[in-house]
Amino acid sequence: MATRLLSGRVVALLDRIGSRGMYREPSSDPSDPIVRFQDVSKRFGPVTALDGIDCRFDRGEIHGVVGPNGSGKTTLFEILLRLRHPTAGTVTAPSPADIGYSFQEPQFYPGLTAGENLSVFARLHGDVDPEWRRSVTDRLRLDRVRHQRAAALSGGFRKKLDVAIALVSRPELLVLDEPLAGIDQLSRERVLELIVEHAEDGGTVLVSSHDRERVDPILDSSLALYDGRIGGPE
Ligand SMILES: Nc1ncnc2c1ncn2[C@@H]1O[C@H](COP(=O)(O)OP(=O)(O)OP(=O)(O)O)[C@@H](O)[C@H]1O
Repeated sequence: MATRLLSGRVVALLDRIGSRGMYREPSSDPSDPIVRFQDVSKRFGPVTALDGIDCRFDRGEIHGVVGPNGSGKTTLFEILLRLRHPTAGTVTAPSPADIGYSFQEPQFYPGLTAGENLSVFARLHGDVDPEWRRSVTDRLRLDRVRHQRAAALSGGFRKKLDVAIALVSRPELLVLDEPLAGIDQLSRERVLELIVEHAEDGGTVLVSSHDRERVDPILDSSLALYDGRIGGPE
């Protein structure tokens, strides 16, 4: 997390210049949404990545964010994590410290082993239930690579380690951008099981995936993006 989050912060700071977007913390009322976008837009120079997005994500549910390549899913997640600043609009979201995430770029420390990475991230978030940690590592079969440096892991194991890091601290909000990309069939089923269990335990999940067949059955709601707007092609 640290390196990516830090360089992300620098990008977000630069991004802020000339941006009118604002952030708010969610209220403590459990019936209020944990995340809300109100008329949020994001422009990268001439490119409009998000255009007047209005949406809410309720607590304890699994929300899909779907859409073709380039529709704005990653940008929406990056704004949520304050890695990018909205050009306009208001975003209600918990502090990044309370969000577990796995994006397309891994967050782990490449020089540490898989086991060390899990311990470091678990410690960063305070008390981690050892049963849950064991359950996550067993099901993703991370035990067999715990002594390997993260940088030397195969693509599939890197992805699984990154997802495990996001899940291990049971964050109130979990944001997973393509968590099934590049992992084998059994591991895909295991990741989906873990997502469902996290939501059953009261956590909120936002997930994007091109593997609609597998992910759609576990979703409570779905936000479809197309060309930076809500909805499908005209
Ligand atoms: N840093 C950036 N600079 C310029 N344009 C960007 C930047 N990041 C994203 N974009 C543009 O914003 C739009 C939305 O991109 P985004 O990565 O959010 O889409 P996505 O739905 O996550 O796509 P994919 O399914 O391919 O991951 C695209 O047109 C993309 O080229």
